[in-house]
Amino acid sequence: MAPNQKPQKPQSKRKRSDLNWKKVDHKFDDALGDGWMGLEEIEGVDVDFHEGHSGERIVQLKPTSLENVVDVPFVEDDEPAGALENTADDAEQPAKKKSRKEQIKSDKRQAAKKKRASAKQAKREEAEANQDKNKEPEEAEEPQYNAAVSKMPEWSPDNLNIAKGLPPALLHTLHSNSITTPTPIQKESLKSSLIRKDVIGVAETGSGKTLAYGLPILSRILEGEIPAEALAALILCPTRELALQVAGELRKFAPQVSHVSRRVNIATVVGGMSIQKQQRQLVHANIVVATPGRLWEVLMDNGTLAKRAIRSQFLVIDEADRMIEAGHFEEMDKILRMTQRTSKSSTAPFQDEFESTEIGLPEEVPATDDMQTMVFSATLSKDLQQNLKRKRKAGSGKKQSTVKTSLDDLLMRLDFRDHEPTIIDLSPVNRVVSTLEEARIDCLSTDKDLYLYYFLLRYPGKTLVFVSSIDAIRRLVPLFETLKQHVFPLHSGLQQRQRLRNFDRFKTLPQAVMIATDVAARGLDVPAVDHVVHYQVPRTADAYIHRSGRTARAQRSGLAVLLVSPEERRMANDLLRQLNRDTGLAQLQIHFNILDQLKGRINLAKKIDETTHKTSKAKYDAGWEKEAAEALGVELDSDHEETQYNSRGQKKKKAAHSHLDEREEGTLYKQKEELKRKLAQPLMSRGISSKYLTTNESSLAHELVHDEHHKNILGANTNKATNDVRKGGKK
Ligand SMILES: Nc1ncnc2c1ncn2[C@@H]1O[C@H](COP(=O)(O)OP(=O)(O)OP(=O)(O)O)[C@@H](O)[C@H]1O
Repeated sequence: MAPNQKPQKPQSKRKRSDLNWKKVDHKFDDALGDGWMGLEEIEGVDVDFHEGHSGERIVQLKPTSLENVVDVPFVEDDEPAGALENTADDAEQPAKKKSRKEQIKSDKRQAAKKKRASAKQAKREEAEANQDKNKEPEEAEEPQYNAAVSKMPEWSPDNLNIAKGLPPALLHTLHSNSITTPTPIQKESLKSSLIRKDVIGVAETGSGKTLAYGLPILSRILEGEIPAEALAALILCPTRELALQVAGELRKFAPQVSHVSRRVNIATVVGGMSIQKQQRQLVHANIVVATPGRLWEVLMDNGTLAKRAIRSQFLVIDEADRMIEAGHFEEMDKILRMTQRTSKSSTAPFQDEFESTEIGLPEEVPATDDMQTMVFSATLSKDLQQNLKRKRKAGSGKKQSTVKTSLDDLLMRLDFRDHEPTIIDLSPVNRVVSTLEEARIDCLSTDKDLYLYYFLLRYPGKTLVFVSSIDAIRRLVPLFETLKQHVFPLHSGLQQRQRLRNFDRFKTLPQAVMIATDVAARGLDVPAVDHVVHYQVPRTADAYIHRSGRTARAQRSGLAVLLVSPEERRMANDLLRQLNRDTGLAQLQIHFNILDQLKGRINLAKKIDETTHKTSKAKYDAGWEKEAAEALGVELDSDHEETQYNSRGQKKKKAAHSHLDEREEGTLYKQKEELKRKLAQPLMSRGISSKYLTTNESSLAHELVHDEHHKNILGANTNKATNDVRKGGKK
């Protein structure tokens, strides 16, 4: 059949007769019933299968005794395959007679060959189709791309003061994500990183440091400059959430390109998630974003990755000061030693580690001279320049005895390939972003819950509350749940799945509260966080800066509130000194009459929580006793129930706990009903009357009609919290 010809219904009668069909007689003819016409066989014909233009299956019969080759469209169970049609095109077949066996073999070979060819063709077609879909902007969307670039002169090489700017495809994705102007840290660091210099960058929270180190990495991949045997980048982060976020941010900006060697494949390697899945992702990854613990575990198991990591073109340490906190990340140290060049120490520094494992990393894998190191944080010591100079003077062989600060320690452990890394310190004098408003609330430590509740009701929005222990979260979350707040915990004691779910829900809900430990203090980017509350005074200025930095990101406004109890005053003063706040922090205005109304609610909620805790503990203990008795095969008699021993062997009273449960449960029910009533009562701002709506100072009727009233407090204005910070500094 001619290539462009549509398959036609075979003219079976005419051609069929040209072949030497023979009737086959067999004993089953009668048994096969009325529909059965008979069976014929033919010899001297090669049978070949291939796919037609419209996907139909073609049976090609090549009579070895005839010069003609015939194509028969084959539609399964629809048309008979014995019909033949002459074609002129494929006529050249040697008229050699084959034995039956040879013929079957040859048929099979031919069929396999055709199958391979058609699979190849399908792949080619798919690749072509994909090429069209993912065409780089400069090929596929020339005008659109040019428009994007012309709208972003700030990203031009001239403006960045460099010879060659970012690849067009990358500019395109920046534009489509509305990143039209580089932030100061991006501008400064690109000048050096794009010409392959090492960079140490310090800039305020939320200033775009992720892209500051991400763009040169993406750029190098897109330019096709990454050797096949190397990773493009190894990025280390202190927390799992941050690693996942960084990977997400890079994916968002990674352009889709058709060149396989220029594609960006990012793998995250973090604890608490399936290691097998991460191993699979690593096969194709050219960027690995990881927390040190899990990464080290994976490296010990995956020699190929270890070799690629050693030759990584970029090593990035995000939140660097956190990563090197004393005893924080043992594995971090090992990973850093792995990426050091052997010349830095007499033997390959990581070799001992690998020898004890099965992967047997060959000694001849040297760390690359090309590795570019980038170190970023919002809080790196101001003595940075000095420390680096000291390090350079000390030379690479200098012992660690000269190490004085953790930063020195980091610099000693990092093997900067660049003799003079570029240091960019853009941290603001105040150490926090200018769009951040700060305030304090002085209160008794026993009243902190009350003030927090007041704050959450008075200023609805997205609030992140930092506490210094997991226990505090375990107490506060049920309390605020009882008070019907959308509250989510985040701490290292939670399962990773729960951590991610909570973080995600906090991110997506327009109004929510997250109560977290420092797990959430660094790097997490939730753009719409309105407030950060420091439930306790943070121990260090750095902790305060990072925690506060979860709000007021990317030029938005935000408020950080510090709750200070009398016992914490000295600590707070120290903190403010470190932060150069000579005038102290302004007080947040409190509407005390609302506070009074909240006292009843919070006291009741606390009672409910206590009772709930007691009853669930009693139930748990009862369950424990029953289980222990069952395990021992003994029955609990009434005497036994009078006095029991807990798992530590301490004697405890268990007299008639079932009666106690009933009593407690009754109390609990009553308390819950009462709280329900209290929560249903509206809160009133001072001087507000719910009976005479129009007589109030602020015309409550007007506010209600126009839907301008405060969501939780009648008669209160809807000011943002930042407007209620008493100006004038010191209280
Ligand atoms: N040039 C830019 N223009 C506008 N927005 C940007 C720009 N660069 C980054 N952003 C956005 O700013 C937000 C903060 O960025 P990022 O998380 O990188 O800050 P960061 O400096 O690393 O903060 P932290 O110190 O808290 O880790 C992100 O949502 C990011 O997408």
